[in-house]
Amino acid sequence: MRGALPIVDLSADRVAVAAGIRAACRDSGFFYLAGHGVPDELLARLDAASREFFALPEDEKLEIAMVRGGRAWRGFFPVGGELTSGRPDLKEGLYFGADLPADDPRVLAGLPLHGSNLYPRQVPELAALVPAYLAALTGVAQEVMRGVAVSLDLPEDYFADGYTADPTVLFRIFHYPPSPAGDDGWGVGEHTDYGLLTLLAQDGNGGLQVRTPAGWIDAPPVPGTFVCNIGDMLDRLTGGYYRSTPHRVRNVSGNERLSFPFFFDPAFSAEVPPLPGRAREGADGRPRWDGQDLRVFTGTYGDYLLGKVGKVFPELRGEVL
Ligand SMILES: O=C(O)CCC(=O)C(=O)O
Ligand SMILES: [Fe+2]
Repeated sequence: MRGALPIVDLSADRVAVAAGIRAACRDSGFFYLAGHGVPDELLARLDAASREFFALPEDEKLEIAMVRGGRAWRGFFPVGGELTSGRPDLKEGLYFGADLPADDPRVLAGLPLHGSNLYPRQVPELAALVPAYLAALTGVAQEVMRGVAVSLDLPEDYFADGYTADPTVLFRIFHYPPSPAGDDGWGVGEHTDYGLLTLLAQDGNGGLQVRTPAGWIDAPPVPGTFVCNIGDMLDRLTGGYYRSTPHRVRNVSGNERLSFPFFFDPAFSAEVPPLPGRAREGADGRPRWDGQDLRVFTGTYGDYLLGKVGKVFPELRGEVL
């Protein structure tokens, strides 16, 4: 398997960016994003602090276990604690999101997935680096969504003025231990992402695989870029014209792999019906990888997300649902 995803340079002119996004989203739904302006140094510091955290003894990491985050769904989960498509993943991780104070009306109302982040006392830098990274990536994601809007012949601020005026932002830091030789398990099993857009930073170890129309290919790290892919909500908005594409991870590098997926999604309370004029555009009759028909779903993005969360963290279902 050879890496073959296209590169979109976000610093190019808007028309070129939109054309690159359109071509990539009509093909595999994945591309590398260059010219994004996020300093290497911020990522290097985040990587170093994250490695320091994951190297701690398990009982110290469990001081901020996700069960302590309750309905906010934040904190640490251990290896095997998350399921993808029903199977435990060979990874551990940290979950973060928009940091809301206890007196925020959404927190007071007990809205699931809303609340404050849990940071480890042992690595205090994370409490500064994570918010800085979320702010930087939110700006990048809004810019990519401008390109997506233009690529769909919409006004460039179509998303920024609507679905992503108050986006749902989730951020994870994953640590994948090396896969034991001959092991056929996955670091993350085959899945699509739930929302609009994912921006993934990965370290130098590789391991991400993408299911393109021509079969599975590797998406190896390309220095200075993020891997960008679209999620189920953009698939649904475009009636399948842009497809959210299955991907998975197996860390066969023999090293400790870190990745940093940032999810940029519609407002929690937004309903996400097909865009005008695009309801049937992509209806090419090809069944989706998991047999689900995204157009059938009714409800808000929050409802969709909570349905997914209940499946990946069954032991938290009582907390968040
Ligand atoms: O770790 C990776 O490279 C990908 C993670 C991923 O696909 C996800 O969190 O949705
Ligand atoms: Fe993913």
